[in-house]
Amino acid sequence: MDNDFRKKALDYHRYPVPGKISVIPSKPLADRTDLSLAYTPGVAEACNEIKVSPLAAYDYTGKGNLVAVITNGTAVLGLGDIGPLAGKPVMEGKAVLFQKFAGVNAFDIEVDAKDPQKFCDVVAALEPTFGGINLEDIKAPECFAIEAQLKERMNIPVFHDDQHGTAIVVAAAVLNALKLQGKKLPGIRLVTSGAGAAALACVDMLVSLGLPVENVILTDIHGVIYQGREAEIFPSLARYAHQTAFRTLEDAIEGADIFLGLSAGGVFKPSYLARMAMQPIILAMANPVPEILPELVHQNRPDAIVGTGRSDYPNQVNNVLCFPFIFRGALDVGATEINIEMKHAAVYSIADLTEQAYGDDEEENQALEKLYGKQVSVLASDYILPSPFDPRLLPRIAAAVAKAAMETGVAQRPVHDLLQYQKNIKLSFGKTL
Ligand SMILES: NC(=O)C1=CN([C@@H]2O[C@H](COP(=O)(O)OP(=O)(O)OC[C@H]3O[C@@H](n4cnc5c(N)ncnc54)[C@H](OP(=O)(O)O)[C@@H]3O)[C@@H](O)[C@H]2O)C=CC1
Ligand SMILES: CC(=O)C(=O)O
Ligand SMILES: [Mg+2]
Repeated sequence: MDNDFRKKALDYHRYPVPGKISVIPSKPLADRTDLSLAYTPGVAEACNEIKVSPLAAYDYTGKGNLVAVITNGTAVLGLGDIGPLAGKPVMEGKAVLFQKFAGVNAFDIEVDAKDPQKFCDVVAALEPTFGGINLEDIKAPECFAIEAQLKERMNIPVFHDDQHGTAIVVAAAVLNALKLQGKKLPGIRLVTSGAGAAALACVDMLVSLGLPVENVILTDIHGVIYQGREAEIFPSLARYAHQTAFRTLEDAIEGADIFLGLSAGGVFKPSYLARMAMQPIILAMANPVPEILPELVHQNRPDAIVGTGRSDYPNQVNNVLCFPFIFRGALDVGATEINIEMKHAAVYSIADLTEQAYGDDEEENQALEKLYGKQVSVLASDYILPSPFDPRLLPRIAAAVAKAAMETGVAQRPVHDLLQYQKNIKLSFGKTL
């Protein structure tokens, strides 16, 4: 990164106050009357209600709109195991995005606990505080056992963003890019760089949508994951360990239709591009430096569609398109979990947005024009996903997710009129987007 940009980024974090988030009150606290309501003696009334009926916490506290962004700092972006303190800027950033894009309050919590059991004990003990848990930047394979244990122990949604948020957005991007390239999931070959939290969840999601397991080749730092490999293959990867002669990413990429990069910057060499099938799709999502830069793809393969995780290129394939919105829907119906039906609902509502013309909501149309220009954007090689600033994301994903939660019986506080719910979201949040 050049020095100018580095300085800008550091100044952004440092001034006018250090960090990116603060806590503000949601009620007036102007005089002794307010103080006697907010604090003692009035607060005791709220405590007594909750003691009698724990669900009343959703009426008398901010629990129902509060998510924890929690990490142990073992896989922070593509920076690796930099520890919980160095990971704090990312967690603060995720918390800001929850608030900015979906009005969800979020606290960043950095836990000094590499041991999965110690980490789980800390997180599980936080259940009284939060309406949901967003696990972030915890490395594989520990992240799988951590998420499974916390889901078992907690009665609020537990969602490992790097797995599921990424998988939802990647699935939407892949479905749209395949349409443009004239291909279908059951007939394509996909190769990854990375076989960790994000990569595994992405291929699992694509398999759940119709990609044959045998058409997937995973690679990690040791090369291809194949049956009988000496280097460790953790159990969740076993179904992708095929009998194959491929040993390196360079071998495996031969004839592949899709490359998914969820590993480290620069690992996909420009010379690999010529080996891919016609009309390839390259999603190079390592952060902050992608596996290959879009300009190198465009120079070598004009028939390719390319996306990265970054905000400074078109086709941003990043979990920011999912986590604020999926939590909005889950929290609003008091979902006890985020299940596969809710995830699929999010995939389709993100994917469908790029095919929708402007509607009859004038305010929304104006926001879209400002974002995309006069012409309504329709699916194109540089527009396979909506912008994170698209005001349609929140009402549409949240309503689709809430509906799926209700249909699958995990909503403790169902919404009776989904259309009205969507309108209310627009009214409450539309103006802030
Ligand atoms: N765009 C987006 O929305 C998202 C992007 N990401 C990015 O994906 C990457 C991985 O994140 P995550 O899955 O959470 O992390 P994990 O630590 O769980 O997995 C990292 C994987 O990448 C592999 N890897 C690391 N370095 C190399 C390398 N030089 N060559 C090949 N493989 C390598 C690791 O192999 P091994 O285990 O053998 O070391 C492992 O399989 C990060 O760069 C992250 O920023 C993640 C989530 C969302
Ligand atoms: C985007 C994100 O969550 C990551 O790179 O880890
Ligand atoms: Mg992450």
